[in-house]
Amino acid sequence: MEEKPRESPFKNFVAGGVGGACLLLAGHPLDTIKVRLQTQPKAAQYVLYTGTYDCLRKTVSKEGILGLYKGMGAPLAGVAPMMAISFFGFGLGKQLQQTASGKPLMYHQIFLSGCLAGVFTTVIVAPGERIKCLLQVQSSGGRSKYAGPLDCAVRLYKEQGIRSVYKGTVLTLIRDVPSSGLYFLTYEYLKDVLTPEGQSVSQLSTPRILLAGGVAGILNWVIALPPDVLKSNFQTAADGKYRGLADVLRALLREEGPKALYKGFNAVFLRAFPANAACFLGFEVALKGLNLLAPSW
Ligand SMILES: CC(=O)O[C@H](CC(=O)[O-])C[N+](C)(C)C
Repeated sequence: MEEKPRESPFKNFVAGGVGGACLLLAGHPLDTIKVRLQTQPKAAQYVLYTGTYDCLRKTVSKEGILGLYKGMGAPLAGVAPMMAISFFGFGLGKQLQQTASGKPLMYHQIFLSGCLAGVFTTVIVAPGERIKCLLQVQSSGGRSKYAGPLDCAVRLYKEQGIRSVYKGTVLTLIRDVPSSGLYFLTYEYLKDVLTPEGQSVSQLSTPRILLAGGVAGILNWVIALPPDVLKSNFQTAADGKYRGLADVLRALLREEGPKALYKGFNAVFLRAFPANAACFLGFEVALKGLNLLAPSW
């Protein structure tokens, strides 16, 4: 393996924020399609959208491309900082394990750095997911309990304190620590493998960066989806319904069988490749720019 430049968690933070914005730009249209399909009226005689392609075609022809980007403001405020923190944690993990300057890290050290990123992001992801999931499930049925994200956060805090806001933190850690480890490990490993003999990883072409990032996104979700299903059920359940994670798992398996752990598969995997390919490309381009502007930082 070739010598790597010094890690800068700060540059990673800024470039990660850019990556997060790219992730959303590429992933939000598929999220819009997913939500429209999930929430279309269930009346038997008339089906508004017959599937993913039909929904995409009808949305673009009626509302233009911008129709696919509706409601992107709120996720942008959450996803860009989340990815900034994720790349910061990853950079910090690598810096902490770097013994000699320029010496490349072993793959298990890269995995551990990714795991650290998952610990860092949980601080904002756990409450963010609790609020997002509560708002998402309320929109599908009857009168709305919460007026919006802020109202939801304030009411959870007033009614039951900070513990309620952070309900689901352990499941968020179980979802994001190993999946972030695998995410960054896959990306770095594929970058190494895809770098032609005699060239540097930093010269990797755009299509190869997109491929490495897209595959990293897919593998991340292969292990993140089962705990994600448990987390969403736990975070949206009435208080006292489940005694803990094992209880949610038992109930889901009993009621729906093992396939319940891969609910939302199509939408998640359709989004994972393009969104994460764009994320890593945005990150790499921003990092190159920062290295040109401030090489010694
Ligand atoms: C589970 C999740 O949020 O995955 C992120 C990528 C995506 O598709 O949103 C990556 N990461 C876990 C590193 C934040």
